[in-house]
Amino acid sequence: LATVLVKGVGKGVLGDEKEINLDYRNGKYYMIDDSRNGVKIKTYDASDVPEIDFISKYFLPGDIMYDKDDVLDEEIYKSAVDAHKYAGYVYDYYKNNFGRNSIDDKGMDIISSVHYGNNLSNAFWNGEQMVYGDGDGKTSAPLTGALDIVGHEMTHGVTAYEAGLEYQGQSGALNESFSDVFGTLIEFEYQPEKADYLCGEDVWTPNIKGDALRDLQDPGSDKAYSKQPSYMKDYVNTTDDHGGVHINSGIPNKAAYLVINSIGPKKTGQIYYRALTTYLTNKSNFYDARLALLQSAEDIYGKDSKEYRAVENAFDSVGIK
Ligand SMILES: CCC(=O)Oc1c(C)cccc1C(=O)O
Ligand SMILES: [Ca+2]
Ligand SMILES: [Zn+2]
Repeated sequence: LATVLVKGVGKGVLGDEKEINLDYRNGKYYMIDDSRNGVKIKTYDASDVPEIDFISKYFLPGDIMYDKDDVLDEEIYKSAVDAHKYAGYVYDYYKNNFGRNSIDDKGMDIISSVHYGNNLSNAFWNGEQMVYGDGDGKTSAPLTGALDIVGHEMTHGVTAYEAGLEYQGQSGALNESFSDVFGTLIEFEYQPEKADYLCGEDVWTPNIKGDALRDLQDPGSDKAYSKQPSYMKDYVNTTDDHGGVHINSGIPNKAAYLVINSIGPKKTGQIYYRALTTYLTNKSNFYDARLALLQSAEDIYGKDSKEYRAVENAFDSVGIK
């Protein structure tokens, strides 16, 4: 059955209304959007799926999210509305800026599941789709309410199809950093009025203003839930968290902040996307990232350009040289 796209209205996690595409079929409005040259954005409800307790996971994707009418403003839809809408923004960002057709550049469906687990302040790419917890209302609100988090998760998918960047040690910290960087660049593109260098600020600790999961401008700042090093000399050798991938990402994150602050989000995106898709590989370390980003800046803007020097100065500043 062809999808019959109708326009609906949804209310997001922060109570904001937004237009959403729905597929109206046999008296139900399904959250499906194939308005992007056939790429289907599909959002599922993982709340009522059985737990496969021996691997402490839950069956995914769950049930396709639908409502009996075309106004999705009830509480249970808020996280789905944002997962859906923001996945569309992330698709558009990669298509408009780099001509990339979805996560795999081959037009794959974009699948998100919300209400995963029990009040999890967690989000992840599971190798095939994006998965979001509801948060517990204290540590976080439902995580899809932050566009930079949706951008972060979907970029894990892009990285998996491109550089690969093994999820441990320095390559893993780069994997994390590229997700934070593109999450932030996407926020600058689609939410310029409130864009910043914080990650997850829109949903992190709803009762505390101004804090976030991470801070690219000052990775060690008090605003950041996870205090991170900014300099290579402070690299943390640990076996936790796949070798500290969410800790040591502060170092390339700080470098990225310096680049964005110097040449702006659009040019930074071009350099970082070329590095991710042309030069980085699954075992690249921080120094390889310096070389990949310098080569990308040279390819696009030339060696004697302010863009090249911005990358060089940034990586010098954080001690990756
Ligand atoms: C900015 C998004 C983010 O970091 O999501 C995660 C959370 C909230 C917990 C654990 C892992 C991740 C991740 O995607 O790396
Ligand atoms: Ca942000
Ligand atoms: Zn991540």
